[in-house]
Amino acid sequence: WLQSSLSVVRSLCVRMSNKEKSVHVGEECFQQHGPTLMFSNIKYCIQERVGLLCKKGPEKVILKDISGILKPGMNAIMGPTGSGKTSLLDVIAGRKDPAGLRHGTVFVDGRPVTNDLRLTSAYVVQDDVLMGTLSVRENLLFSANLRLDPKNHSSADKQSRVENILEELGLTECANTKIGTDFIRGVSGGERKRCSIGMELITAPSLLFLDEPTTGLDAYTANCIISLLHKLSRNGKTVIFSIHQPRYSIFEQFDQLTLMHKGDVVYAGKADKALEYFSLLGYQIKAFNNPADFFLDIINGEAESTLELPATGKPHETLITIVVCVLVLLELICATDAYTNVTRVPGPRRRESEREAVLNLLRTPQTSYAQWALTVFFALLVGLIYYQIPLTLPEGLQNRSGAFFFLVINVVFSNLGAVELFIKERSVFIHENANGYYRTSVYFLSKIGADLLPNRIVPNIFFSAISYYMMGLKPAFLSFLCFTLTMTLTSIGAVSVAFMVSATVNSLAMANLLVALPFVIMMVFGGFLVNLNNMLSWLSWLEWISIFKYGMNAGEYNSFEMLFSYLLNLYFIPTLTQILWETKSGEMFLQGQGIDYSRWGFWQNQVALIGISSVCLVVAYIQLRRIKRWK
Ligand SMILES: Nc1ncnc2c1ncn2[C@@H]1O[C@H](COP(=O)(O)OP(=O)(O)OP(=O)(O)O)[C@@H](O)[C@H]1O
Repeated sequence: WLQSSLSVVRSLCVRMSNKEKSVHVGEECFQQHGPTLMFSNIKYCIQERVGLLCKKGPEKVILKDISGILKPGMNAIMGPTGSGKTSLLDVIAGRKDPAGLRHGTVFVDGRPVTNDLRLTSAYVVQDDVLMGTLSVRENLLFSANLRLDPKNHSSADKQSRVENILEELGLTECANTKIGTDFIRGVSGGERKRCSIGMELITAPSLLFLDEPTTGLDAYTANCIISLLHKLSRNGKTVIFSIHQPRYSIFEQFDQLTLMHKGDVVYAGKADKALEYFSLLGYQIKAFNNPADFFLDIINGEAESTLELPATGKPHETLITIVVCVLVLLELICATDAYTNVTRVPGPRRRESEREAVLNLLRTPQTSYAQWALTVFFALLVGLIYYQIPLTLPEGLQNRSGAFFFLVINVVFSNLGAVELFIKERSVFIHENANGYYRTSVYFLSKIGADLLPNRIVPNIFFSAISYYMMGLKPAFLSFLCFTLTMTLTSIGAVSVAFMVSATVNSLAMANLLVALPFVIMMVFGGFLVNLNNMLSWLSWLEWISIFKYGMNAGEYNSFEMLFSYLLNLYFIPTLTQILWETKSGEMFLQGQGIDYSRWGFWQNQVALIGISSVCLVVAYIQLRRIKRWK
């Protein structure tokens, strides 16, 4: 223990004596200094859940009282998988749920940070969250429009910022190329990552956090990204990132290195001194070995020390803590007031950003083509099956009620795809909402608006027009309008149920299951498959929440009732037989079904459909608000 302690103290002395020299060497290449970030005694715990009922289990400590300094330049947090790199990054960047933080403080240039570090710093997540249908330039403009205050930044200013970032990140050539989606081939992985970084640089932050920026990139592209970060770090940005196993050309660009193992800091200091430090502890690197691999071998216990280390490792840990504390103290003493230089992003401009968010989100095309094709196909199918329904009994009545059941099934089940809406873009929403791009209400309304009009309302008008006139229902235009309204409200009711499920769960498989179940129950209690008058009383309440019931009742009422027959006479002069048939037989049929035979009997169904839709949409909004922004 004494030997290893002496080695560490010696290493500290070497580092301290080199400090002056390295600062000067460093200063030569730094054109501007970023802020210094310190974290002290961070302890972070996760409440584990056990069993099917997710009962509270034991608390798991994932960061164990750790401290360190992250200086202007390139700060790498390295360690094997599960060592706590991302957790540390998230805690110091203010992205991790504060409920798990037992104690510890983060300082930026000597001042304890508050919650608004999230708005003053930039955080690039591991999985790029970009809008695939927009080009690189449009994505950057999107970020600029939402995050820069129009009082201080004119459109020309925003445009010039975007152009500067494109230039700085080497994205000029692909500026007009779309990012790409599952269906569109877009920019390369490296360009994507650079665009993600650019989105965050728009506010000119001086603290830049990145979660594993090289993951998923080939060696050359990874090197380019790190070189880019290195360049940024020389221009007044403190770059802090987690990284898994960098190759040597990447490792040599690090200024500071924090090595982690099982939630503990094993080494925190200059990257180029780490080898020296471990050699003092008896670990010798083999020729041609990559230092980054060597450090991971040490952490994983695959490298052997020539010195006998304490079995528990505790004295060593204590010493490391003392060393880190001394460094923290020294830094605190030397800390400049540079934090005032941290660019504070103005709070997101509510009204402006809302307008921009709506506009930009509306520009994201939905997968409407399939919806439209499906709508026309089913309209033609219904039209052909029930082509010109006769007025003779009993087929006239049977076909009409069968047709409405089939119509409502089509309208309801064609909305199953809507469960994707809030699941597919959940990570984008969490990232943008946490970074203050827009409020939840803005996101919700723009997504709903962008979906309802092109995917539900307009296709339903076509669906109604094709099927209605092919089936040969009442030719009165007002009757057709009532039919279209019924089908549209039925569709909105069904899609609202899908939105509610979509905002509640985060797995598509689960969502499909949860949305199909209520639809099937609603179908059974719709009144076509079972006569609702003879139903078990304790089950019969389910009919009141059945979209099928309201859709079919309103449709049948509209088809059989003579409410508009005077208009029918007025405009279309139908045959007397038709009027008589539709009023007499229809009346009897409606009575048999227990459908209210009054004017309110028609409108109460529309009110009920609006009610169901409103409740589901409100619940969907509440569920969206409840989504955890924290990691
Ligand atoms: N929200 C959470 N819920 C449960 N466990 C968590 C949570 N966050 C972190 N952990 C656990 O904490 C430990 C550290 O996780 P973390 O993601 O920080 O590791 P990492 O070093 O970044 O790993 P990787 O390189 O695989 O991303 C892991 O064991 C992980 O399972």
